[in-house]
Amino acid sequence: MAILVHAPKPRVLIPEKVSPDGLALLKGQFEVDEKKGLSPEELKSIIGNYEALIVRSETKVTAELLTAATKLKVVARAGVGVDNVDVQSATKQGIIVVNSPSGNINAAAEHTIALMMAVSRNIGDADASLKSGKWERSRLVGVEAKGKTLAIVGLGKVGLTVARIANGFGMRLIAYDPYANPNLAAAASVTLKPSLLDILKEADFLTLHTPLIASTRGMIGAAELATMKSTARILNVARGGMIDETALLEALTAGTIAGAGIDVWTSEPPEPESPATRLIAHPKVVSTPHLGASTKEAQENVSIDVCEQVVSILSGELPRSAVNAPIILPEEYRTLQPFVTLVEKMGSLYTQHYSSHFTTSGKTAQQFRTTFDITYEGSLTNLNTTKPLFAALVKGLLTPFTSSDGLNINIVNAELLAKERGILINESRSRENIEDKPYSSFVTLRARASRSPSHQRTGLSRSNSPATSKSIKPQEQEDQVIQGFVSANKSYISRLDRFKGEFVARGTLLICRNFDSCGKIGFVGSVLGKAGVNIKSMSVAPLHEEAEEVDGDVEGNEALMILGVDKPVDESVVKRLIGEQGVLEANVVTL
Ligand SMILES: NC(=O)c1ccc[n+]([C@@H]2O[C@H](COP(=O)([O-])OP(=O)(O)OC[C@H]3O[C@@H](n4cnc5c(N)ncnc54)[C@H](O)[C@@H]3O)[C@@H](O)[C@H]2O)c1
Ligand SMILES: O=C(O)[C@H](O)COP(=O)(O)O
Repeated sequence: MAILVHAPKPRVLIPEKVSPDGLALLKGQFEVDEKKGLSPEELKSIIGNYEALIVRSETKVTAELLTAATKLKVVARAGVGVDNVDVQSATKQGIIVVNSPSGNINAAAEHTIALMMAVSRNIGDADASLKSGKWERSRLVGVEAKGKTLAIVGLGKVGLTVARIANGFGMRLIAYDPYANPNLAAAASVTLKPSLLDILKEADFLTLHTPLIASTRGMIGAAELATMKSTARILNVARGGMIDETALLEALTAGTIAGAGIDVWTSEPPEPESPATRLIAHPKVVSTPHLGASTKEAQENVSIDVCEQVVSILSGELPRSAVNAPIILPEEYRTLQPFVTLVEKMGSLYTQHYSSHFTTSGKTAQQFRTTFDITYEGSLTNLNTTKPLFAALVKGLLTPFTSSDGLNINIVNAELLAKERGILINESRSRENIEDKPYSSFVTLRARASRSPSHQRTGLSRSNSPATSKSIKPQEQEDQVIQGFVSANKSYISRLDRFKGEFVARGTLLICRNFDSCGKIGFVGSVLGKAGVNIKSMSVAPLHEEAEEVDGDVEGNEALMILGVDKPVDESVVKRLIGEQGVLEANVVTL
């Protein structure tokens, strides 16, 4: 009776309220646990069971939490700001951090406008007054937005959307953002100013729309507030921590600032008796509990956006908006994906094939070479980025060594890991015409040999082949070459070392180097058959033309035999092949 063992489904943890629209994409293919109200300790104690974590702004994804996240592949922020995620620690661990850069822009912008209108027309105060049975028309006279100056700090996605809406109110728009796109600013009728001070002194309304980063933390303090008009009103729908809450409280109380509309707080929820709590209680403040993104539409958008990315990452694909990995356009990603698979297999083949194999003189182990040249030819030369291919190569090279310690190698940490291990990878693109080739793009991986100056050879020589008894010192070894291509989404190897022939890079492969004469296949087949190993595919790779030219007849009698087998082949079986019937070398790789 056959027993089917299903691999456990990857697990996704959601410790905050995330819209079900995206979660529906996860359920079925993953085990989805929605666990709200976890303490940091409780979260740390269970995070090791999960491959994905989806958070909003409440969960603090700290370095300490990430050290316990041994299986985690992705932290998905269902929103924009990632200031609650230790992105640097995630990067070191190869954990991809994704967000939803545009899902809640409109919600945040509309909320800013709502606060601006509420502050300018005393909506909160008036509502409370009326609810308490009063009728205070003369105390609650407001100001209009029309004709006033709106000063925007941070003219990114939210800042620009606020500008466009405010333009419709007939406001004058100025902004400070050293990295703003001047064309977008001009198109939104915004005048960019060179410094923060320039906009502070002109502002009737000041609105903040930058991320919380070192340069924006505490950017509006007592000194900045002192430069503003006493009639100015301040809006913050970006992040707490950008405004000094104590300084704002003092300015409002002193009457040097007229009002504030605040959605975000230095500590959320604010600590009792803190400046934030006193701001909330202040009559000139309209406050909301971080509601900028809290619309049905925005929550649907961000949930779908990040859940789609979680699906991609857990399926081994690239996300579209990773915070700690290069952005790859979907159409570019489609071109890259099959080559990512190919290059990873080439790296893995390199490590498995060259690190050790059985020869007539026993098991030989070679030192891992650390300088690699990888060349992309054909349509791959048009790519904007080859980072995923670089990462795939590092993963392929290192995974056969490291899989046991669970090292997560990906586009996020590949460069760092390669550097740490002293692996140098030179990437190049060759625009040579490949019209004569049967495939549109291919990749060549060359592991560079260390050459002594006295041994500058131009061609290829045979390796330490027992067939010719030629003993070659390590510094005289030739480069090790693997070439591959993709056809119908399958990875093929077209050259391995001095041999040229096509085989599919998939499954367990027995690779034998042997004399190119009759009877080898029958012999190997019968040894494998006796060991209960079934041959599923077979390819033969004769010498590469250059190798033939260099070594002529001497090498003309060698070939590689690549057999796809249905199970791992025992060392004892591999040893039985060597030295018999002209089999010179053999090893087993799994791709
Ligand atoms: N309250 C909410 O619910 C809510 C919702 C959405 C976004 N946000 C916050 O709003 C922020 C902005 O969102 P976005 O989508 O517009 O981001 P964005 O990246 O599109 O824009 C941020 C802008 O800030 C500018 N900037 C960075 N440092 C600056 C500095 N020191 N001085 C001036 N400008 C600076 C950048 O150049 C950029 O143009 C987010 O980081 C997030 O923290 C809050
Ligand atoms: O950065 C964001 O996207 C907003 O601050 C929204 O945060 P939230 O998801 O906790 O509402």
